[in-house]
This record gives sequence, C-alpha cells and structure tokens, in this order.
Amino acid sequence: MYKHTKSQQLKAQSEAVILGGVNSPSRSYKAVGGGAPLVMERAEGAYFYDVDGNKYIDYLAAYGPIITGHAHPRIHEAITEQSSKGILYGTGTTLEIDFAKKLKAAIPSLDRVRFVNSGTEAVMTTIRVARAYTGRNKIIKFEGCYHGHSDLVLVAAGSGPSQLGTPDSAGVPTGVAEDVITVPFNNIDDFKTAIEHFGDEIAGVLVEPIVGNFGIVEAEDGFLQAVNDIAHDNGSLVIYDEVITAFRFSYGSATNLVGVTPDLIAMGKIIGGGTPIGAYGGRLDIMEKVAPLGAAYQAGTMAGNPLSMAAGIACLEVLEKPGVYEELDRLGEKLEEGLLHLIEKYQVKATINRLVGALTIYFTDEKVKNYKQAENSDGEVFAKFFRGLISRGINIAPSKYEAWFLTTEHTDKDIEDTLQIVEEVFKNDL
Ligand SMILES: Cc1ncc(COP(=O)(O)O)c(C=O)c1O
Ligand SMILES: N[C@H](C=O)CCC(=O)O
Repeated sequence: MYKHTKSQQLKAQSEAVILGGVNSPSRSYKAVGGGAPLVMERAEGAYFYDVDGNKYIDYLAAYGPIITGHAHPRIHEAITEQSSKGILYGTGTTLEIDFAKKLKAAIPSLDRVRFVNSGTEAVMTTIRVARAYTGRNKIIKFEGCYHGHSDLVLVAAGSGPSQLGTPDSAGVPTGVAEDVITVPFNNIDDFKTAIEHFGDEIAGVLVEPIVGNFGIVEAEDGFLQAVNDIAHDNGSLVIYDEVITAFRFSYGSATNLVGVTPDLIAMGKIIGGGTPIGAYGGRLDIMEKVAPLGAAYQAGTMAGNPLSMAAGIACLEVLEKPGVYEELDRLGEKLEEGLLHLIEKYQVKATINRLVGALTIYFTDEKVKNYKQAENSDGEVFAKFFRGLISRGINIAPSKYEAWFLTTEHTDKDIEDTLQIVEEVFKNDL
C-alpha cells in the first residue's frame, strides 16, 4: 500500500498560505472523509508521480482537459517554441486566426468565435450575450449541471459545489439568483412548465448536452431536440456549455453526437491542450451583439494569449488524426466491461455511465439519468473506493460527481492494471 507521508506533511504548509490548501475546492478531500490531498510532482502520458515517489495511472486528466495525456510532446513543443517568440502580445496574432479557423472547421455553427481564459468566462459571457440579444434577463439551467463559478450559475450547481454540500453558493445576491430557474435534467414536462410560466422573461437555456458534472449522463432520446424547439418557440436562445464535451467524445462539438444545434456554444478545457482557455461562439447575428461590434462588453488582457493558442492548435492536431476517438471508445468499453464484471463478481451495488472515453461509477443500483439519482448514490462507499484506489496507484477525482477520463496515452495494460487494483479494492476495502 502506498505511503503518502510527504503529501500529508505538505498539507499544513499549504493551508498556512493557500486558503483551504487548494486552489479549487474540487481538489480538497472533504467529500471523501478529509485528509491530505495528494501532491503531485510530475506527470507524463497516462501517469502521475507524487512527492512521495508513488506512480499512479491517472483518470483525473485535470478534470478533463488532458485528453492527449500529460506532457504530450507535440503540445510541449508548441508551447516552448511559442514562448521563445513571446508569451503575451496584447495584439492580434496569426495564431488566433489559425485557431479560430480550426475550431470553425470542426464546429461549423461557430460563425464567429471569441477566446477567453476559462470555461467560467466563456459561459458567463454567453449568458450576457443571450440577454443582450433577447432583451430578457432570466435563464433556465438544469439541476446539478455546473457552469463555472460566476454568480448566476452557482444556483443548484453540481460537481464541486455539490461535493461540498453547497449546491447554492453563499454570496450570490438574491436578485441574481431570482434570474435563474432550475429544472431537472431529462424532464421535458418540468422544462415546458418553466417556459410557460416565465415566458418572455427567458433569455436563454443553458445546457450541458452530455452532462459531465453529476457524472457522465446522456440526454434521453428527444430531450435536447424538445428543449431546442420549445426554447426557440419562446424566443429564447439555447446555449450549450461544452466546456467538458467539446472534443471529448468526437472531433468537434457534442452536436456531432446529439444531432441538435444550439445558438451559442461555450468551450474550455480540451481546446487549450492543458493551458488556461475558454472560447464561445455561434450565430453571427447573435455574436454581433458583442463589443466592439455590439454593446455587450467582453474583454481580457490574456484573451487569445499565444501560448494557449499554440497549445490548442497542437492539441487539435493530435485529436484530428484518424482513429483517435475509436481508440478512446475501445479502451473505454474495455474498462467499463471489466468494471461491470467486477461489480457482478463482488456483488457491489454500483452502476456505470460511459460515453467513449469518459465514465462514472455510481454506488447505487439505479441507472443515473438526473442529479437526484446521482445525489442518492452512496458517498461513503465512494470514499472507501477512492481511498482504496489512491493507496494502490489509481488517481481519480475525490468526488462521486466527477468522471474518469481516458487519454490517448492510456494502454490496454493500463486498463488491465486498473481492473486488478479495482478488484483488490472491491475484495478488501468496501
Ligand atoms: C461544464 C462546465 N462548464 C464550465 C466549467 C468552468 O470551467 P473553468 O473551471 O475552466 O472555469 C466547467 C469546469 O470547471 C464545466 O465542467
Ligand atoms: N467538475 C469541475 C469542472 O468540470 C471541476 C473543476 C474544478 O472546479 O476544479
């Protein structure tokens, strides 16, 4: 069993200078019984190495961005080459034009795009743009979906906030919270009722087209089309939050899989190849509301920074190679099947949701299609499972609401080693 002596020693040092010892609450181990979060020293390919010298197979993938594995040579080369030419210009670059063209080629509905620095910024701006376009104030979001940490979307947010038992953040003014209507995912009747009730107050509907923040949850057949149709009949815009989904399940947008096109798309994570990034875009007549063409203001000293542009282009160059997503799917299926076999063998009350190279294991016997079902899964068993894994060399997110993410660097051997460790955990720890 792994020893985490140095990580434990570093906890106090970290807490003495960094609030809570973490720079994002999702990284704390509060939801899995506390203790010292692992401190990593190095990451390469599918592996992490912590300060105690332990090696882990990594499925955290930095909460999604690292789809090509850690320290991918192509991305490393792009960043180092760019840094020798200057890190930040505060001017236009050919890189940002090239990257925007590459995104547009992959996601044709992006008539125009803007680069920002995080998923939070991207989503926050799409809401502002939807409000500017419609002249309305309210938005509808789905329960348990996380859209970053701007005020408006911290109502009934899943992921990190749920993990800490604070799906509604303190510090969000009541006036702001009144502009958010939350309905359950995969429940078209409740959505219809909300639209009927609030009618021409609704500027936009914010959707994770494939949920990634109460685990991986797909929309049921017809749900997303109905959301689009009902929203548009009401004069409201549909915004897809693709911060997790863009380039995660196929080359481009989740619209490739769900077959429904929204008005605006917000992106982040993967498109930066591991560097800080966000982007949003969509229909020209809507995007024209943004400054300098329109009156909706959005800006950023770091927006479109050359390092992120270079890393993003390099990442997409890796992902556009033939067979990448087929291989992620093959390994994902192998992992899912192996886990299901062990669940059956050890009679563990658990179920799995998987799409391509992302999956969530929920400790419940009910198939998870909405937030309440994810919430009802057993957090104590998850905590034991998590601790069993990190004591034996598997790193996943310390939360029952997060996904495991495969990368292009995971191999059959990694999956086999993972299943062997999971078997040990099921046998000895649950
Ligand atoms: C769907 C979704 N939207 C928005 C965000 C916010 O992105 P960021 O953490 O880059 O601000 C995240 C994750 O953090 C996310 O998963
Ligand atoms: N689930 C979150 C985003 O996807 C986790 C990232 C974070 O907030 O640290």
